[in-house]
Amino acid sequence: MQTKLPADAPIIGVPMCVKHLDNHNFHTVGEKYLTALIEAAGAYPLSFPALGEAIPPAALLAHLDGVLFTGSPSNVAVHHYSGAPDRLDSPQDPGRDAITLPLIREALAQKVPVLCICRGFQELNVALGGSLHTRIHEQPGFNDHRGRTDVPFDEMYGPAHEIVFAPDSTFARLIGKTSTIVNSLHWQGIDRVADRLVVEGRAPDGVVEAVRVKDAGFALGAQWHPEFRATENPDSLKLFQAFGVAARERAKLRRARPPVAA
Ligand SMILES: N[C@@H](CCC(=O)NCCCC(=O)O)C(=O)O
Repeated sequence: MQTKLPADAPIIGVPMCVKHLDNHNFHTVGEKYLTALIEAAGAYPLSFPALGEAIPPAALLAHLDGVLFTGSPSNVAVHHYSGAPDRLDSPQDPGRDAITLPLIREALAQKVPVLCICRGFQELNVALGGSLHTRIHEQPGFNDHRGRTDVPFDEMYGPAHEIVFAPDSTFARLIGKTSTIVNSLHWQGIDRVADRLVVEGRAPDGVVEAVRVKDAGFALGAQWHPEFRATENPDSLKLFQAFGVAARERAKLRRARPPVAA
């Protein structure tokens, strides 16, 4: 990777996920999120472990200029919202749920810039009181939005369907058009939209794909994966560049006001 950021580039937090390997818990994060922040947003990623309540949101946010809530194969536990039971083999990550859901609420309260992708998009809706479909492809009228596992990685994250954005949406303003073609790798999706969310884009079958948080500064959610080769996709690049601009603004304010010891 060639990008060399200035020392005062903003710092964007990235939650990790728990993987169980050889009887140990490992905390991991997908590399494409990290490289998208550096190369497209012009920010340093700072990953933090999925250790739930052990890391209070306010303590974490005192050191961050934004948070990127990433995708993950695991699902938000249904007990966090009133929804139909999830499939028995649904991958779960309670440590991630325990840190991201309150962190989203605190970040929005402090107007810390957030970009929420795939699982992060679903966490945003649940954190604000919405609910999820656990298996979209089994819902009448919805297409299958799951990623294919029998194709090469680049094809897995390749173009899957169109999204149409509302003409007055933030997404349309940022990318300069009202539609784009995106990838799709999700079983789950928004059912009841949280009151604080504005639906800004939908897939052709009506699945909610893009949301904005009302009155919250830069606070966007994408059900697709703009981090995948972000610098090679003009629409993804514009989204991450806007995220970086918002984080730089916060960095100026944060550095002018060092955190007060609790
Ligand atoms: N588990 C949820 C969210 C799916 C998701 O985030 N997929 C991407 C996982 C790998 C990556 O980070 O690219 C669902 O199935 O809806």
